[in-house]
Amino acid sequence: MSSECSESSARPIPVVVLAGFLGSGKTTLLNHLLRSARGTRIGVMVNDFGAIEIDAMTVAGQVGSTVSLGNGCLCCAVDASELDDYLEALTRPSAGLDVIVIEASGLAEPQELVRMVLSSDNARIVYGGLVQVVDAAEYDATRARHPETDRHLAVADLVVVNKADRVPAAELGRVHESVAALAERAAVVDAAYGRVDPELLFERAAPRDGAGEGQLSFDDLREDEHAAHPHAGYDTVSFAADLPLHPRRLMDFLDGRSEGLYRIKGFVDFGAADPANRYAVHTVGRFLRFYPEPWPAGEERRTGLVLIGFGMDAEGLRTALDGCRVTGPDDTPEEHSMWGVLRYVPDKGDPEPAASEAADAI
Ligand SMILES: Nc1nc2c(ncn2[C@@H]2O[C@H](COP(=O)(O)OP(=O)(O)OP(=O)(O)O)[C@@H](O)[C@H]2O)c(=O)[nH]1
Repeated sequence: MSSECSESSARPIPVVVLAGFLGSGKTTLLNHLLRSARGTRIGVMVNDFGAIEIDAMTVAGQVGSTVSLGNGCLCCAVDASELDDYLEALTRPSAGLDVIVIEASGLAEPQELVRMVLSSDNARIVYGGLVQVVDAAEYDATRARHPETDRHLAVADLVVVNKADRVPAAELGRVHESVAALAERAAVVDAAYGRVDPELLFERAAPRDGAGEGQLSFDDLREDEHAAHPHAGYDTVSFAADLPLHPRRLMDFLDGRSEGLYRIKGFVDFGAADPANRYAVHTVGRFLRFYPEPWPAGEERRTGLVLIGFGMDAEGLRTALDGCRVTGPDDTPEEHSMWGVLRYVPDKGDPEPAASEAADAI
């Protein structure tokens, strides 16, 4: 097994909650994710999986997994009270999943599901954000009939304004603006038939051993929807630094991260503040976690981050991150400077120490 593989299996599995009003296009989006997964193994939980294309799941390599659920398939019909049991089954190392998506039924309160994920005592998961799907054509009618829609949007991390094909451009723009105003810090992206870039929801898995050796997978042969809908409207900024980052200044940067900065992923070198470990960092919307892990033997000590967002000021972000670097011996982090970072490190026995805090914010 390559070090990449063993590393990724040790990393917590993001659990993404997918919500939206009845008929807004959640299942369509999920099918799109499954189809364009390209080797990323997605576990799915839905209340009713009748509408999921089992064919797409087979293509994505989901069916026939070693996880044994009642229905023999990773896609499971869940009752909220069973959530923990299913998470337990889906996160067994033998399942080899990279991400889990829970589709809330159209009537469910997404906050409830998010709370349940955050308060789960499953040490192998990390909350991966709340994605809310909106039907652009039914937006006004849905809000009028269901005032709670506004509340649901306010707690989302990513809002997909779906059915863009069903409304004129000007109308789509109006809905987008209205959603963006209600959705506070969420990233808002327009889509038709749920075709969003999967990278917005989760990181694609690194190729596994034995994968991609000569033979094209069924996935590869499918229409490349990813290429057909390139990165609609969002930007990616990469940042690398050979000098360690100052923990307090990085926390200031993260605390003040702008609304459009939707995801950050990568590794941080805190230098003398913790010479033994590198810190995997993971943000989605307002959610932030650090995962310290020993530096792999022989690996160069450096920071590498990828920032994904909408309407970001790339130069401004790079400058701000440059400013987080430790500049020399006179700039040694003070004794307690790691405390701010350690607040976001899950405990081994209690995977989400800040869960109640995060849930309160929802
Ligand atoms: N025109 C158009 N139709 C869409 C789009 N996305 C989904 N649909 C259709 O809208 C209907 C509802 O889509 P679903 O994906 O089942 O919606 P859902 O949110 O999962 O529905 P529930 O499970 O009932 O809450 C289906 O007939 C889809 O084919 C889109 O972007 N444009």
